[in-house]
Amino acid sequence: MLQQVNGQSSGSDAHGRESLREDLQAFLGGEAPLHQLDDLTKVNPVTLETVLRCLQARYTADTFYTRAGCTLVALNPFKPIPQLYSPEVMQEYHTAPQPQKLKPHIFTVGEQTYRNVKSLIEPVNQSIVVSGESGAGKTWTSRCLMKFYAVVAASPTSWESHKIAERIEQRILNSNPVMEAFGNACTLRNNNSSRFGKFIQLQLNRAQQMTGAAVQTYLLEKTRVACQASSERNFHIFYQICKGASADERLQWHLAEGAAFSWLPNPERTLEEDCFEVTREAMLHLGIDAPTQNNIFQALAGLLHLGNTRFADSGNEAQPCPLMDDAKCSVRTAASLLRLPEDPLLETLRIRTIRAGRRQQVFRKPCSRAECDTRRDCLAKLVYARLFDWLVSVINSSICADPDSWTTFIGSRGSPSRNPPSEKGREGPAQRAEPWVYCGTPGSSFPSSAPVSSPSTSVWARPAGRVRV
Ligand SMILES: Nc1ncnc2c1ncn2[C@@H]1O[C@H](COP(=O)(O)OP(=O)(O)OP(=O)(O)O)[C@@H](O)[C@H]1O
Repeated sequence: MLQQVNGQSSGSDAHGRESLREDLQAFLGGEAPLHQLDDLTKVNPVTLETVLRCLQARYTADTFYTRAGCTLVALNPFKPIPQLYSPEVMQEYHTAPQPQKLKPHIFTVGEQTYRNVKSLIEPVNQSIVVSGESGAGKTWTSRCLMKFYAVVAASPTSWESHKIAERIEQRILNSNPVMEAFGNACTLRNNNSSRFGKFIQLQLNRAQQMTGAAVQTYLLEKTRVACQASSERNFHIFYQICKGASADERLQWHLAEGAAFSWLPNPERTLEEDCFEVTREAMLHLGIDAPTQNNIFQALAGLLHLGNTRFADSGNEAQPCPLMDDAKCSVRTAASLLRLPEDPLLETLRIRTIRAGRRQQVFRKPCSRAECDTRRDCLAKLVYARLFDWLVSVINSSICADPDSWTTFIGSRGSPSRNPPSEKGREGPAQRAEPWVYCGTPGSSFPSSAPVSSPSTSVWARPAGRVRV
């Protein structure tokens, strides 16, 4: 037990530290090259320095996966490495008698999970948790897993089974541009940061072949619609409609070229994610036809105009807050684009209805200016969240299998990354409690207290209640 006496370390403390330092030097100066250590549980002594030095050595040697007991740690290489994910590598891990004896890889987790479903007499569902901070590579890792299962969870002899697995993979991949346009945004850490969590369920039949899939989303950062940190952006789709609309659509959606919207910060930045055509095309593939798309984009333009609605102080509690002069046109346009009557919309934003007493009498109380702003923001968040949920339901209707056709599933859960709350009104829940392993790419300096943040991803696979990999 370490003891601190009057600000001085006790003798046993000092001795402990000295011996730790010696162990540390012995380990770091040891004969075995650090990059060959493929399991962090073999690091001895386990300190932040030894773990990071080991990962750093592996990173320098272009080795991006490391085990940490039952968890796989994935470092983001920040460069394409196609040979690491080739069909040959997939086959190697799929056909290996003991994949855990091969080099650590995301396919080890994929294969072990798949074997867990197969090997049990009473099949047990498996889930893979992919966690890490923003930009660590969670989305990338989940995609790798999807591709892996599309290959291995299809019968090698049945052409039909192959086609089904391919079709599901294709549809999930097709849904990506839509999910990313509506659910991703440019943040300080990642130009294409997912601002929602996603659970993908791959549904398997008794022969462990993929028959369908389902997507569940959670924790969409809907506050971003109405409030963005400085130097960050709103969801991509808003920029896409403003930059990619045709002249006719601009007229119809009241999006004049160069128009300023307060919920559209940093529009001058052009990203490859701003491609409106790709989103439209992907929506068509999902069965969202052109008139429905038009309704969606019109509603989104309505939200942008709603964001320009500004209220002034009323000066009299009994009177609703007046609109600022330049906001009158905005609220009218917002109402028409959202297909809402203007007066009830204004009333909803400015007047609170309270029911009180035994007879549930109705009172109407004018809101303060701050309350009007909050109500406006809430309306926008609600509309956006409903739209997002609807898109997910459309995606599911095209990939879900008949409930009788599958018996088990492999789930992949990507935790949403959240920045700490930096501004008033911003949603900023920390990462949810997950099993974590933290590590970093070379050059990261970590705070001394856990959790340590770094561009790394950890992957857990677990069946019902037990860690398997
Ligand atoms: N294994 C990898 N190989 C090559 N590039 C990668 C790999 N993992 C991540 N990247 C790169 O890092 C970028 C960020 O990764 P990704 O979008 O998956 O992060 P994320 O953890 O999902 O971030 P967020 O939580 O912000 O959505 C990717 O666009 C890709 O360029």
